[in-house]
Formats: sequence, C-alpha cells, structure tokens
Amino acid sequence: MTKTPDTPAPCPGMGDIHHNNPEEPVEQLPRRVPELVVTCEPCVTQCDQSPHGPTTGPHHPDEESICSDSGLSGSPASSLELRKLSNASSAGLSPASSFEECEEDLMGYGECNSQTLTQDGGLFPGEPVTTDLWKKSKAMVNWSPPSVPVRKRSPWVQVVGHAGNFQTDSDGRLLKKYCECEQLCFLQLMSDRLRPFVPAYYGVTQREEQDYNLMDDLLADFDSPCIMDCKMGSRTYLEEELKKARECPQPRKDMYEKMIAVDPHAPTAEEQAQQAVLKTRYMQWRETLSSTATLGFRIEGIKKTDGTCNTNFKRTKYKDEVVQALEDFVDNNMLILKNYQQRLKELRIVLGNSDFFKAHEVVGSSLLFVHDQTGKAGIWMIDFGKTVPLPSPLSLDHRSPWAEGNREDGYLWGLDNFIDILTSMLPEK
Ligand SMILES: O=P(O)(O)O[C@H]1[C@H](O)[C@@H](OP(=O)(O)O)[C@H](OP(=O)(O)O)[C@@H](OP(=O)(O)O)[C@H]1O
Ligand SMILES: Nc1ncnc2c1ncn2[C@@H]1O[C@H](COP(=O)(O)OP(=O)(O)O)[C@@H](O)[C@H]1O
Repeated sequence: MTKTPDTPAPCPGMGDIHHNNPEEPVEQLPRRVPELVVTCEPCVTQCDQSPHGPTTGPHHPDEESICSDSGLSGSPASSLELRKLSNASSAGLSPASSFEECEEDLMGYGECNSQTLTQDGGLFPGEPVTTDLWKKSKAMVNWSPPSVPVRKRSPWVQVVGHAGNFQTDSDGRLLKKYCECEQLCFLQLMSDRLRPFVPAYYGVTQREEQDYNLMDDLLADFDSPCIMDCKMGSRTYLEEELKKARECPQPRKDMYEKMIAVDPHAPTAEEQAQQAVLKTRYMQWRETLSSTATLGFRIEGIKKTDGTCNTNFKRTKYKDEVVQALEDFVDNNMLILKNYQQRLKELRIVLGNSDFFKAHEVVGSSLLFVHDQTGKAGIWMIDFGKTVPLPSPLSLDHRSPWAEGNREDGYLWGLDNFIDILTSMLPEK
C-alpha cells in the first residue's frame, strides 16, 4: 500500500518532476497539443509505513464495509480518512450507484487522451512515461481525437486498499496518492519486460496540493467488469518493518480490533491486556489465517458484474476454498478461466526474464484480475508501495522459503500454486 507523507521533500536524483495536470484543457494547435505542465515541484519522501503512531491508529475493525465505488472519484482524497476497505461481504452494490455521472468518452479512450513526453521533447498521446524520457521538459504535442463512436465508460471501482488513496481523471486515468517507492518502481517498469503486465505510468500530477502517481485505469476497456484483487507472496510486510517493530515497537489498537473482530481468541494475554498488537504480529496472523502462508497468495476482494462485492476472504485458506471463490468469480466460465491461466503462464515467463523482478523484493503487491461478459480477461500487477530494490549482489529466486535476512518474498511460489489451481479447475484436454 502507499502512504502519503506529511512533509514534501526534494526528490534526490530524480531530475525535474513533471506534474501533469489531468484537468488541464487541451488546446488545439496545428500538429501540437498543449504544453504539459512541467515544473520542478517538491515531491515527497519515502512512504510513511506507519502513519498512525502507537495505539492511535484509525478505528477500523473487521466491520462490514464496501468495495469502494462510493464517490472517491473526483472527490478530494485528502478529505477522506485513509482506511482499508475491509470485509464487505456480498454487499449488492451497484457499481454506478454513488459515482459521479459517467462521462461520454471515446472508444479506447485510455489510448488516446493521455499526454506523454517523446524523444524529441514533444508529447504523444497515450504513451506512458519511460525512464529515459522522464527528464525531458517543456514539451508540446499536437493531437486531435479520432472520430470514433462514443460509449459510456463504466465508472472506476476500487475493490480493496486504502479509501481516499485514489481519484480518477476525465481521461480515464487513475491518480494514486504519491509514494516515492511506487514512483521509482513504475519508472523502471516502463522500460522493463514487465511493462505489458503493469498499468501504463504517466508521471506525477498534482491536485489540490496533493501529489499523485498517474497511471492507466485498468478497467477502462471493460464493460461492467468483474474484478478480483489477489495479494501475492508468502509475506506481506518488509524485513525493514520487522526491524523497526523490534527497535521501536508501536502497538496498534486498530489492528487489535480488526483481529478480535475475526477471532476474539487470537490475541495473547499480553495483547489482550494492552488491547493492541504490533503490526508485524497482525500481518503474520493474517498470513497464517489466509492462504498467504500455505499457498503464497490470497484473495483480497472480488467485485462482480452485478455490483456485489466481497472482501470477506480473511479465512479463505485452503485450496478447495480458493477454488470455490474462483468458480464464483468467473461464474463457472471455463473460457475466462483458460484466459486467466494463459495470462498467468505468460506472466511467469516474463517475470523469469525481468531485470526489475530479479532486483526487487516484491511485498504486498497484488494481481488485479479483470474480465467482462464478452470473455475479455486481463491480469496486471499493481501496488508497488512495498516493492524495494535489493542490495547488490543479492538476488532472489522468489520461490525459496523466507528466513529473516534472505529477503525472499515467495512471489513465484504463489504464482506456481495459482497456475496449478487454475489448471486443476480446467477440463482435461
Ligand atoms: O487488509 P487488512 O487486514 O485490513 O490489513 C491492512 C493491509 O495489510 C494493508 O496492506 P495493503 O495496502 O497492501 O492491502 C496494510 O497497509 P501497508 O501496505 O501500509 O502495510 C495495512 O496497514 P496499515 O496501513 O499500517 O494499517 C493493514 O492494516
Ligand atoms: N491501475 C488500476 N486500475 C484499476 N483499478 C486499480 C488500479 N490500481 C488499483 N486499483 C484498484 O484499487 C485497489 C487498491 O489498489 P492498491 O494499489 O493495492 O491500493 P493500496 O495501496 O491503497 O492498497 C485495487 O484492489 C483495485 O481495485
């Protein structure tokens, strides 16, 4: 996840930060589109992993809540409390219910309206920022929208994660509260083999004095999509967090409450006396309760076409329970299941050849599964708020069991298990 630090600070070694204002009107110039706002603004330091301080975290036990389609779009994220969208179960939400009006837009809008730096310092629409282009400044673009039929765009839906972290823009892109760690990952990913498996990244933008990472909305090309968020890996906290917890323990009341909401007997006598638990203890408990420890991934949330949303998977631990959730997610559609299996197999090959993946500990990152009734299906990696570079010459095989110090994340172990489960669900040829 990503957190928004309070104090902006200069970005070391990043060159100019380019703030794309997504609301900037597009001026039509011959063979040019308007100047991208390119200023050197302060950016923010490393994500704050623990903003709530000791015992003062937000009170958000495992209460019923929603998959957020609830008005995040366009509303100032800063005005909303940052909290997890946790444990809604089959809430029967209409995806459009509390969203702002859907906008009329161009077919494939995600590919047309975005502005990007090009080699010669100009801008091409629809091309994401790449690392080597990042330093180019003061660019101009010329582009007129092609004449294509219009369609209603489905509103963006957030399945899990911190409420208030996201906003949408009128070009079908997503603004996620700025996190330097995530920005650095995206910049590298834009020129890595993994690029087709992550949302295209467009740099940093600002809205109401808040910095955001700007990326493609992966739902943009789907009609009333079904969405599933699966957190990958055998561990969901960084080794660094463990170290900090030892050096400076910060018991969390909010996590204690989330814990007892699921299992009143889970806290130890000492934790009960304190009415608080350490974050790493909470995370480890979540891992063993769910399939993270046994399968190397866990389902976080599922939102179906009919608007129903379920984030009540904390106890989904065993293979047969995962199978049941997946069957329900694809509505027993074997074509979609096959598409997902193929996509995961492709991802596994690309991960094996990715320089980025070799050099990073990937923790707390999710795979976002998206399909719709047409049979179209896609899977992308999201959430790089806790994906950190490894100190050279360390590299991971992403399959070995974790032991403190080896930094293994179990990502490929989880992916292998996921593929095996999908394969077992498909009819034999
Ligand atoms: O899913 P539940 O049980 O609610 O627990 C959440 C998730 O593990 C979050 O990870 P993610 O955002 O990857 O889903 C984590 O944020 P971090 O990523 O910051 O560790 C939250 O920590 P806090 O934000 O510290 O509460 C933790 O409370
Ligand atoms: N690029 C994207 N396109 C569409 N939906 C996204 C995208 N990134 C995130 N989401 C939605 O937001 C949710 C939370 O995303 P995540 O990056 O994990 O946020 P957090 O850091 O707050 O946990 C996901 O479950 C998904 O529903």
